Amino acid sequence: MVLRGRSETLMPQVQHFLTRRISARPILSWRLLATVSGPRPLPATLFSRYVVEPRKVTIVGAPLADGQPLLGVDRGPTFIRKRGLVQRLERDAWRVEDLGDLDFEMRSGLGRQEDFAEGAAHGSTKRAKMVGHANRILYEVTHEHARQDKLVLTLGGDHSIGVGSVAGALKGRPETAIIWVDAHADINSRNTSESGHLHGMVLSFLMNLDNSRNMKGFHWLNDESIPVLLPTRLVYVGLRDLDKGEKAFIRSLGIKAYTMHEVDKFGIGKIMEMVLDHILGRTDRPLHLSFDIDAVDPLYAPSTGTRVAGGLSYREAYYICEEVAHSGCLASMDLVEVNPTLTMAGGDERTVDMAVGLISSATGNSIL
Ligand SMILES: NC(=[NH2+])NCCC[C@H](N)C(=O)O
Ligand SMILES: [Mn+2]
Ligand SMILES: [Mn+2]
Repeated sequence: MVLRGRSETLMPQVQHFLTRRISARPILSWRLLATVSGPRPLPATLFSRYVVEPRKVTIVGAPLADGQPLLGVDRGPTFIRKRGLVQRLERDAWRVEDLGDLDFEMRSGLGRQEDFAEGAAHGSTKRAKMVGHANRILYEVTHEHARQDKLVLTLGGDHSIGVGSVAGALKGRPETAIIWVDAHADINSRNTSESGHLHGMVLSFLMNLDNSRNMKGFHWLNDESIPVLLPTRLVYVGLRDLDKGEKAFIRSLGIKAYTMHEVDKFGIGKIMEMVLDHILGRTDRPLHLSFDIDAVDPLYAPSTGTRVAGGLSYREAYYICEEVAHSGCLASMDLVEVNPTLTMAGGDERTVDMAVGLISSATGNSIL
């Protein structure tokens, strides 16, 4: 972990060497090969080089709703399983180890109703103790399974569970880079958040912006063995609803962000080329895909708490996952913000099916 921080300042060749040694990947890189010999061939069954054979996927349910005000998102994992996630993964030759839902019990007496009833006091955060506690549990589980070279799949829950899942990924595989697919940037700090909802603040914890790691509930993040996420290791896709303070963070930190404007301008094919080039370049590193279902246009995924019009089309959403699979670098993934109880004209099934389909594509189920 110490090496990781330092390697940023070393010559690229040295950095590359260190990277290879730390993560012990095969010498021959498909990405490198592709730059010499054109596009890489696509195998019938795609797999990730960060998952040791026999390829195992660990599913962790993170039934947390406390990062935002609407109940129901905590039932996301149950609905996603019911629509056949495990069977789909097994069909695609994964050995599935489903840990079930984590028990975040600490609810009694915490008065969630009252906490959310009050107006959004600027500078205050809602339910930080509960969200911090749940994320610590999730972090420990995801780290343990990442360390064992398994694909780690976390089912939300609201997006605040990204604190634990990404912290676990970064500790287990310190070179990890993050693709954050979302209508929102989720990078508010306690100073910039206008809502106080923690699902809008995930990246500020991971990057320790405004000293977020010292917030109540999140002290466990102050552990040297959990790498602080570097701005260069994050790329956004699908953004279209940002708060003022979030724009300032993204600009000042120089975070690569492909908003819906760029998706329109370049097309999703070119966007994904740029995304993978930016975070992988000529090296390989473990990828964590954090997919907020609200990135998808509400036409296709209406059952989610913070809908924003003008999102990814059905195919654009799938294409992102297919390209992540083709990179051969997926090591962990979140699928979050599926709230099947927000029923609207058959919305439940469409949204949940989309979640299952996107996971299936990202984990290598190819069309042909
Ligand atoms: N994961 C999400 N759906 N986040 C929505 C965040 C909305 C808004 N930016 C906030 O901070 O409250
Ligand atoms: Mn989000
Ligand atoms: Mn969102």
